Amino acid sequence: MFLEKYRKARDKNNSILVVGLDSDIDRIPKKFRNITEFNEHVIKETADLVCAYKINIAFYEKLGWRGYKALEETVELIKQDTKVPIILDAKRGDIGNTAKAYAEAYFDKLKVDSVTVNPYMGRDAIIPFLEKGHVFILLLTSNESAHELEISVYPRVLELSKELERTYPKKVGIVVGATKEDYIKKVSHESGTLPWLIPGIGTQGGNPKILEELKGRDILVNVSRAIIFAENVRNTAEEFREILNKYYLG
Ligand SMILES: O=c1ccn([C@@H]2O[C@H](COP(=O)(O)O)[C@@H](O)[C@H]2O)c(=O)[nH]1
Repeated sequence: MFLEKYRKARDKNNSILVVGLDSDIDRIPKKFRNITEFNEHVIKETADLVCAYKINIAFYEKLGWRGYKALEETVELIKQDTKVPIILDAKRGDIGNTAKAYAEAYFDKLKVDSVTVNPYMGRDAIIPFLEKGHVFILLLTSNESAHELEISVYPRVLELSKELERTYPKKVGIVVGATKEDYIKKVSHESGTLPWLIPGIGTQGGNPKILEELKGRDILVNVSRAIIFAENVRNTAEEFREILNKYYLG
């Protein structure tokens, strides 16, 4: 179960940090021959510093079958070497039978622990994932254009998320961007016990101070580029872990 795995890793590693394996081939240092080698290095350097890994599928799909091979190898490496859960950031959302095919691919074949889903098409685009595993539902994303649509529908998405959580206990979380500072307090009051996946700290400039509003919650804070492409991956991950803990626990 995703939630148990996350809590165990969080408590063992004293960390709410998620390292995002956005392993863009165009940015990987030349000394690594491929994505798998690069990820192996990042995982070795950070496995005792994180509560989860998040793999953004885009950076693998862009390489076709070679990318998919790297994705499978990366999941395998994390499972072999750590007990840390894996979130696949795929942001899927489609009609029921298609959603079921995605869920089979990610939970049955790839065997990740959680998948990000897009709620725009409603519950039948989400339920096939819940039948097999854990999801994080996009609520308020970190990008600038989030205000175009999400700002008006997010209260309804939050209601739907809580409703699904009642039917599928411990299987639902929400994605809230750290850049959405003005909404954190309000959403925190309204989101019950739903765990939060929080991207946007690091390269996107989100303020870790928001974590002061989230003490005691199950939260997972993702940092991708700022860690994996840093000169010293381990030191940088350690620094982020400490900064996040300062606000979340302090
Ligand atoms: O609202 C969202 C949802 C997902 N993401 C993803 O998180 C990482 C962020 O990467 P950084 O390098 O730390 O900026 C990336 O995979 C995004 O697709 C997000 O940023 N915002």
